[in-house]
Amino acid sequence: MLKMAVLLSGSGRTLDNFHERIEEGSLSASIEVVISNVQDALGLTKAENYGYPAYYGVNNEAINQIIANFDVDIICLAGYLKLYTPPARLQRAVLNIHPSLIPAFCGDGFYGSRVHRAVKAKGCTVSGCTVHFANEVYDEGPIILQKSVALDYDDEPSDIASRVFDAECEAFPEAINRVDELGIDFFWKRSGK
Ligand SMILES: Nc1nc2c(c(=O)[nH]1)N[C@@H](CN(C=O)c1ccc(C(=O)N[C@@H](CCC(=O)O)C(=O)O)cc1)CN2
Ligand SMILES: NCC(=O)N[C@@H]1O[C@H](COP(=O)([O-])[O-])[C@@H](O)[C@H]1O
Repeated sequence: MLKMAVLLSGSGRTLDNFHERIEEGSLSASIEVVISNVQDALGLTKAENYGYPAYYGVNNEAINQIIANFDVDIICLAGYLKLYTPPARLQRAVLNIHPSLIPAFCGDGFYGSRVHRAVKAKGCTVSGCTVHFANEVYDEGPIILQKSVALDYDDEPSDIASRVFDAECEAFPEAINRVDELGIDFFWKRSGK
């Protein structure tokens, strides 16, 4: 079982999913601390209501000072919207979920609804999500798991977002379980790093 720090910037729907999957026994992990770079993030309120230690960290340094007080194996970026630099001991232990099939529609400026608007504008008939390890730039670390979703011609960006988030709710817990089973190094080695 992996001990997790969860970082978020927004509504905490991904945190909700983690909590539900842990409670039902399908996610082999524990949430040790929840931290946001947004002081009034709804996700922090949700974390407090669930009973998790919940903190606001104004910047990367503050976030890592908080993490230093907790025994965690991995850090999960759950709708965290800034470039993150982890403490050295966790440099290869940061997981992120992106709402597209990397390498499409990712990188600087691609987050949230911006991703789904770009997918719609391109006329894609398939989208999906990617769970990957984070390196020092956005969306380029070793891929852990991807899930694709079929799109209808009349899907609006909000419909795409809904379909993709349903896939995310399966993908992120499954990816964490795979990391628990196979180990962090398995994924960095298969990516050649
Ligand atoms: N070291 C890493 N940090 C983060 C990664 C990563 O892969 N490596 N992923 C992001 C999450 N993300 C995509 O999955 C992502 C989030 C935000 C942005 C972005 O362009 N952000 C804007 C600021 C947005 C805001 O403050 O509202 C920006 O940097 O100008 C791109 C991709 C999390 N961190
Ligand atoms: N590029 C990063 C990105 O767009 N992340 C997206 O933020 C949402 C989670 O927010 P929430 O859990 O706070 O609702 C998720 O859809 C995730 O893909």
